[in-house]
Amino acid sequence: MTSNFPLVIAVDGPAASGKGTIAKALARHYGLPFMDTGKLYRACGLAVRLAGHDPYDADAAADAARRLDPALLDDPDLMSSLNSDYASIVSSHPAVRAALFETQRAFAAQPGGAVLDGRDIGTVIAPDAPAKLFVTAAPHVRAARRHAELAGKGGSQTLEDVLADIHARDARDSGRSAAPLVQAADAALLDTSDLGIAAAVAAAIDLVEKAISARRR
Ligand SMILES: Nc1ncnc2c1ncn2[C@@H]1O[C@H](COP(=O)(O)OP(=O)(O)OP(=O)(O)O)[C@@H](O)[C@H]1O
Ligand SMILES: Nc1ccn([C@@H]2O[C@H](COP(=O)(O)O)[C@@H](O)[C@H]2O)c(=O)n1
Repeated sequence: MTSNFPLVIAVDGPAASGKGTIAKALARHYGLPFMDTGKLYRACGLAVRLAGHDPYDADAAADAARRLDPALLDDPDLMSSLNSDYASIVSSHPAVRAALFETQRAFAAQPGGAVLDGRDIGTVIAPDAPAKLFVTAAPHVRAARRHAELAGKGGSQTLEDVLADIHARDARDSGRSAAPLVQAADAALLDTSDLGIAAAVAAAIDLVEKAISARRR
């Protein structure tokens, strides 16, 4: 179904829940631009690491966020476990979030709409988005998927290590005071624990269609 309003789709959820896979598929399906907002925080974490700063140093992290080098968004180390940790630590600083806010907000405000995935899209970046999904899956399922992904890229982390990383990141993302990971009151919950990618994407399209219909009424 096409919408007669800008179709902004907010996709949030915990680490490795499959929200990026779903958000990209939604962007393809609806012909919309897509932003993986986690990459901004990952690039900030990487900049802090490369400069040898402590990720808990809010001033250094905010400075890195304000001068973010776009080349870092394509760095091969962006998605490593170590960098995931840095990203989740720097993202807890309110000044870092403030520095990255406008880029995300402007992307969401494009005339034809957009799809963004992250932790606070439906709550902070695009609170008026007509379609919001909160994608989740059981921690052991998320860990198994991420472990397979990392192993496919030559990684040597054990499944237990990946699960511990995911638990640590979830706790930090949900427990911080600045824009914590939380399901927006008007977001549809999509648990993909028992769904393969094709089924999860089909379920997501179904939920977006329902949201479009509801907005038209
Ligand atoms: N429904 C699914 N069934 C099986 N594998 C899946 C499913 N959804 C995603 N995956 C796989 O799980 C891994 C994590 O998915 P994805 O990168 O989309 O998660 P994410 O929530 O965006 O992660 P992150 O928070 O780290 O950015 C990928 O390897 C992806 O191919
Ligand atoms: N909107 C967002 C997106 C991400 N984060 C933080 O960045 C980390 C990495 O994000 P991924 O989506 O690539 O996993 C994540 O753990 C969050 O700490 C965020 O705070 N807000």
